[in-house]
Amino acid sequence: MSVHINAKKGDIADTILLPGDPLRAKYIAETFLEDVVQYNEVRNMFGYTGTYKGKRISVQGTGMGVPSISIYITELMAEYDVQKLIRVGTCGSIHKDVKVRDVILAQSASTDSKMNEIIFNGINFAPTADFDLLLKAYNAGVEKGLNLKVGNVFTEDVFYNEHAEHEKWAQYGILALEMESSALYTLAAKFGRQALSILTVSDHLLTGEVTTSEERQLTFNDMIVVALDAAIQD
Ligand SMILES: O=P(O)(O)O[C@H]1O[C@H](CO)[C@@H](O)[C@H]1O
Ligand SMILES: O=c1cc[nH]c(=O)[nH]1
Repeated sequence: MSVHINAKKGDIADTILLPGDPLRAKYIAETFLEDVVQYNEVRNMFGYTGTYKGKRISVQGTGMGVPSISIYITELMAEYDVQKLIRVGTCGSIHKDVKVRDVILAQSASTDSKMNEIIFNGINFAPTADFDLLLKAYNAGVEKGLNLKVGNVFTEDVFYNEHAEHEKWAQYGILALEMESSALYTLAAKFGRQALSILTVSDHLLTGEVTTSEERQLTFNDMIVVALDAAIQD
């Protein structure tokens, strides 16, 4: 048992999917996994273990933002020896070439989070996805005929931020905004583990377009299947 996860050692698989929303964790477990056991309900941050195509996989809600995901993934890596971590999240596009419902593989994650300044004492660390996982996810998406976008995303600390410079960030190639990937990549690097963020564009900050709940459900399924198929490849 760790401080925020009420599971025994061995209850959690060495590969895990990480949605921000604990109800997305429940949906993934109930829809895509077999022989599911719920291992965590502390703070309603649900965690489940089951099998996908015969391989053991877990799925754990992380909450919103860098502090919350940092707590969960640190405990997952330090206390439960999790090796492969794949975030399955939503994001807002700031780029004209990235449309609502597109699926992004976050190759890297820029950030305004203070976390890396604290860890690296002012040095600009570059939080980066694991190439092997990125390639596996990319190939899984291509096999499904998906037009995946691959690039730099921005992990923001402030969801409602009227000071954000979206135009400049897009000019420098940032595709979309979300709130956890830089922490995932930094902490996975610290522990020597593999990590990748896969994100579905739920809204567009340039056009004001948003998705309906039904559309989000269908698009999430693309992202989830790409994540699961990448996760089970040796
Ligand atoms: O849908 P999730 O995975 O929570 O991801 C995005 O949604 C939340 C904001 O609404 C933030 O956590 C952001 O990163
Ligand atoms: O963090 C997020 C998630 C979705 N849309 C946004 O604009 N930001």
